[in-house]
Amino acid sequence: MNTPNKTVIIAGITGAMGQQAAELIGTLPDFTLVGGFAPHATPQAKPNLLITNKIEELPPADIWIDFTVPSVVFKNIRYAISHGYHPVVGTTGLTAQEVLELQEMALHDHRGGLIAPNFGLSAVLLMKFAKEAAQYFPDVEIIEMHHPGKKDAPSGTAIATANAINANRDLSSPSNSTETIAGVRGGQVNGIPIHSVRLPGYVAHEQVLFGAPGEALTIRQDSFDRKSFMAGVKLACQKVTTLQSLVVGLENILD
Ligand SMILES: NC(=O)C1=CN([C@@H]2O[C@H](COP(=O)(O)OP(=O)(O)OC[C@H]3O[C@@H](n4cnc5c(N)ncnc54)[C@H](OP(=O)(O)O)[C@@H]3O)[C@@H](O)[C@H]2O)C=CC1
Ligand SMILES: O=C(O)C1=N[C@H](C(=O)O)C[C@H](O)C1
Repeated sequence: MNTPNKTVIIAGITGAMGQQAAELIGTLPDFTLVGGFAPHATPQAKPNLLITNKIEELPPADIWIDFTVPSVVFKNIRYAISHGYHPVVGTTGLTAQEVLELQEMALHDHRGGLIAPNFGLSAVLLMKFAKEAAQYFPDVEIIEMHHPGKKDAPSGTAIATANAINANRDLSSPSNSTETIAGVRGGQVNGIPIHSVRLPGYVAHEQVLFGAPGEALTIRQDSFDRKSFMAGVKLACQKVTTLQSLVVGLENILD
């Protein structure tokens, strides 16, 4: 059976992830890249592909892939839903309230979509295992390590990990040590300290450290290359037009 061809646009097409996503779509026989947007893109008009720096010039398409910046992602996804695109959102930085608003809008407009804080399988599994471990190890801290060009801290994955852990743990016994240097104990999400490292040579990595009397458990994942996110982006593109709502988390569309 032939799968009908799906058209795709990419917001953030000039970026590190946008370029990987464009390369991916080019390799998929059932998908065609018809447009790309970025504010500093050099406009290009080919017979079936329009690259533009003006969002309103983007052609209609089935799927809107978003790898832009935290400050615009909410506005972009509102635009995508209201213009008939199914959003596949990798950009981090949406607040919980913004996610709810987008979900309501998607339901109202009968437009399925996916928001994935991390498209990498190693990160999705880390979050699953960390959630399970939290039941037995309520005391936990997260260290996330990224390339220095990352615009947001903490990472979307670290926030999602902390939320998943917190939903599955009983009372923790946090340390009450005094900070003699401000910030040295990290920032907190739901009482879970998160430490954000930004260093050259790193791509995207996370460690979850659980401690209990006399023992510790460490779960770690590493994305050494942005190609690690592409299997997840491909799966999202394959499924997004069949989704009935704006789903959060790649784990919710994995078979
Ligand atoms: N969910 C996941 O698995 C992953 C998510 N990410 C997230 O994806 C996002 C992009 O990451 P990455 O590709 O590394 O970042 P880059 O900085 O490499 O790319 C950012 C892109 O956003 C564009 N952009 C900048 N400002 C605007 C704006 N005002 N409106 C629209 N587009 C804009 C840039 O365009 P221009 O060049 O014209 O400035 C560029 O194309 C980040 O939020 C990151 O956290 C990253 C990796 C994996
Ligand atoms: O900016 C990145 O690079 C990444 N961003 C996402 C995040 O904030 O969690 C996913 C991954 O960590 C790479």
